[in-house]
Formats: sequence, C-alpha cells, structure tokens
Amino acid sequence: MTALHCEGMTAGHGTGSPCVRDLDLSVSEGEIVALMGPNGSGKTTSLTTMAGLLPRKGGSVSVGGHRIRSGNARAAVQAGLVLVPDDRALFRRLTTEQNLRLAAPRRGHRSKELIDNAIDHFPALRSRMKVAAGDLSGGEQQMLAIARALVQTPKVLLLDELSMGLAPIVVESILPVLRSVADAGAAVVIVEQHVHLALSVADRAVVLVHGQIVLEADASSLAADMTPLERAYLGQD
Ligand SMILES: Nc1ncnc2c1ncn2[C@@H]1O[C@H](COP(=O)(O)OP(=O)(O)OP(=O)(O)O)[C@@H](O)[C@H]1O
Repeated sequence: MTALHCEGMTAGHGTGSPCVRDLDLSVSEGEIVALMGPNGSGKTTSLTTMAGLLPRKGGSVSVGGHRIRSGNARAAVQAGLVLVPDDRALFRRLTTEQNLRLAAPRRGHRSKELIDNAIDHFPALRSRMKVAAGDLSGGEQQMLAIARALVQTPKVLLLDELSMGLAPIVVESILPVLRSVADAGAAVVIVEQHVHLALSVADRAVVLVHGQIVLEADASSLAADMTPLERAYLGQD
C-alpha cells in the first residue's frame, strides 16, 4: 500500500521561483527511498514542504490516502508524517526523557510504552535519560531525534542528512533501526550525502537535479553500477 504520495509538488522559499517542480513521488509501506542529488538540488526543501514546514506552491501531499493541507506541520504530524530535520531540532536544555515525553501523546496511558519502544531501538540512550540533550554526543543526539520521531508512531518517516557529523560506527548502528521501522510498516525517506551509505540501506533511489527527478532506480542495481547515478549528477542524462 502507498503510504506517501506527492503529486506535482512544487516548492520553494518566499516569493522566489520554485526550486522543486512537479515532484511525483510515491513510497510504499515497508519501503526505504533515498532522495539523492547534488547540493542545492532541492532535497531539504522537498522534505520540509512534505512536512508542512514550508507552504507548497502547487500539487498535493497525501499520507495513507489523506491529503495534507499545505504549510500545516501539525496536520502532517497528525496524519503520521514525521520529519527528523538536519539540525535535529532538539530542546537542548531539556533532558533526553523530557524531549521524548514532549513528543508522546498527551492523553491516554500509552506514552510510557511508546517511549520504551522507541528507546528499545537505541539502548545507548537508556543511561542518558536524565542528561540534557545539548550535553549528549552528536551520535546520541541523532539517536534521540530519531527516537523522538518514533514516539510519534510515524506512518511516514523523513530523515534529512542522516549521517551528518556522525562517526561511521554510529551510522552503522542507526541504519538497521531504519530497516526495522520500515519492516514494521512505515515508509521511510532518507536524504543522505554519502551515496554508498544511502544505497546500502535504501530499496529505491530517487535523484533530484535542479528540483526535478532525473533518475529513479533500484538501490541495489545502482550500487552495482553507479554509471547512471554519475551521469545524473553530472547532468548527462
Ligand atoms: N531558507 C532559504 N531561503 C531561500 N532559499 C533557500 C533557503 N533554503 C534553501 N534555499 C535554496 O533552495 C534551493 C534548494 O536548496 P535545498 O537546501 O533544498 O537543497 P538540498 O538538495 O537539500 O541541498 P544540500 O544537499 O546542499 O543540503 C537552493 O538553491 C537553496 O539555495
């Protein structure tokens, strides 16, 4: 089943001309898509627009068949679309636990269970629950940012610049979590500068150049032969 469906999504900043044009992207439950492309090609703009942090300039975004209103981040989260932004957007003075609690639903008794389930993915955070987020290591902060997203039980999880500033060993511990989140039924979209890393975790790669999709391919076939990717990046397609 399709979890995320963007149709003709056009996006940009302020009153300037759009930097993402007519983006058609569908991601199925259980699928991981790597959104790739050179610097400035519109990857972050695409994710923040899907998440309602930027108003759309055109087109639609749907989660599980429900259309999300443009520029409405709350509606996106309520529909099940959760973004882990590149700056991680943690409350740095609040503890790990408080950051997780703030993301959990206010009503009902499921908060503790949801937090426990999210932390089960990142055992390293268990002993860091009372530490201010700003005092965590970079890797721990990224784990907390993802755990906080998982507390919101996303149907669609978007991750921007997954490995930025992280040691390879930390990244290697995070990638299997994304696979298990997808295996549990979520659609996952990652933006990741390191091509090999992106292809190692993704099922499918979508390449944006100048805000338009120029290549869509199976991640494993691209990993085996990068020629189409190199051509796309170099603008030879
Ligand atoms: N806040 C902003 N205000 C105005 N223009 C912006 C803003 N953020 C990004 N842009 C412009 O939008 C275009 C797309 O940028 P975006 O950050 O989405 O690309 P990206 O593919 O994520 O790049 P990178 O890989 O370098 O992060 C670029 O031309 C960029 O200069």
